[in-house]
Amino acid sequence: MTSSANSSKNLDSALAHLADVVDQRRDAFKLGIADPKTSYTALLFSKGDDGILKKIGEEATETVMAAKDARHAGLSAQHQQLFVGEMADLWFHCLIALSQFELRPEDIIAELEGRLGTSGIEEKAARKAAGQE
Ligand SMILES: N=c1c2ncn([C@@H]3O[C@H](COP(=O)(O)OP(=O)(O)OP(=O)(O)O)[C@@H](O)[C@H]3O)c2ncn1[C@@H]1O[C@H](COP(=O)(O)O)[C@@H](O)[C@H]1O
Repeated sequence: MTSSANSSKNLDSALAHLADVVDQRRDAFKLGIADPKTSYTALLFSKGDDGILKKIGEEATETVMAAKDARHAGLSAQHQQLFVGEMADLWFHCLIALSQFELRPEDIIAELEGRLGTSGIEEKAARKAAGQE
């Protein structure tokens, strides 16, 4: 498995590339060019908001179960790989949802970058103080 020391070089570009593919499929589906019988991405877009959002719930649950299994298996390589596979499915379906709502992974990255250096504890306390929670 990758460690944080040698990781994130291709993270942004890989997500951006996959998002491009997904957006192209979305647009092609709308134009009647991408066929839900041969494109899983087009099939998801054919299901609309509810079908796409339901899939995120399913994939999130499968990811949680895979993580629990990996822990019980002592983080064996086989179970770690299954966990990675489920998390990949979840990320992929999140990219579909972003595309459906005309957003991009870059929007999420920018949001996370904006949060860098702000403790979640501090942020939550500030929200409470402002009466937002
Ligand atoms: N990265 C992915 C990707 N990850 C996961 N999946 C699909 O997501 C599905 C995961 O859902 P499940 O585990 O629930 O499997 P399932 O049993 O088939 O689904 P259900 O019957 O439960 O709905 C599987 O069918 C996977 O093949 C993906 N399908 C496509 N991509 C990318 O999208 C591109 C375009 O794909 P197409 O639109 O199919 O050409 C591909 O080239 C890939 O790069």
